[in-house]
Amino acid sequence: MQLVLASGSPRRNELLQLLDRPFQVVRPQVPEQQQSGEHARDYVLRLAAEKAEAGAQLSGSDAAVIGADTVVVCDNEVLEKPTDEQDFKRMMAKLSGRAHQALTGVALHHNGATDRVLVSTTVHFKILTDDDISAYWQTGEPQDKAGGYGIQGRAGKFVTHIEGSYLAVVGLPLYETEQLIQAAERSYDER
Ligand SMILES: Cc1cn([C@H]2C[C@H](O)[C@@H](COP(=O)(O)OP(=O)(O)OP(=O)(O)O)O2)c(=O)[nH]c1=O
Repeated sequence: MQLVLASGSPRRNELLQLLDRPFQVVRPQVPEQQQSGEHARDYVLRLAAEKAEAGAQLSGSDAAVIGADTVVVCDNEVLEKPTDEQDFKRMMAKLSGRAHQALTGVALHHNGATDRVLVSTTVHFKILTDDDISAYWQTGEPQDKAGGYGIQGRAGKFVTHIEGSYLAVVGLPLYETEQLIQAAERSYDER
């Protein structure tokens, strides 16, 4: 079974390499816009599936195509990538000293269908000072990350503990991704 990663995320590329399966990469552009009344869980699963399906169109083969999406949710508000420093500071003020959820949806499009899995991880932040927040923006890490932080980078020192999957917070949970791939392999074998 040929495998394609539909993602421009360097984290997802590095993580998928750890499954030791060859894969190609395509970078579909899928608009990320939550619909009114759409639950955060439905939203990340929809985006993951849209990325996988757009990736399948780009790759033009009958390969199995992986798409994923990560958002941070706090007080029912979905936090995506910060649009600017002010937006980032608002996000950090919200996340400071409490818990939030990092949701990652993973989708695998194969044989004309799209399988999906959602992984929710609770992330606890220490109380952030104004200096923490200003210094973190200057590192350049927050700009391309959901919720404005990367647990794998300098925001690691903000995280007191997590409940769930560290790799899902970073962008691609490997256990669940491997399960999706193995199920797809079985369905190709049965054809
Ligand atoms: C919360 C968190 C997110 N992130 C990243 C993972 C994703 O790359 C990004 C969330 O944005 P996404 O829209 O999920 O992904 P992306 O635009 O980077 O890549 P693509 O859609 O092409 O697959 O935030 C971290 O790297 N560390 C973290 O701790």
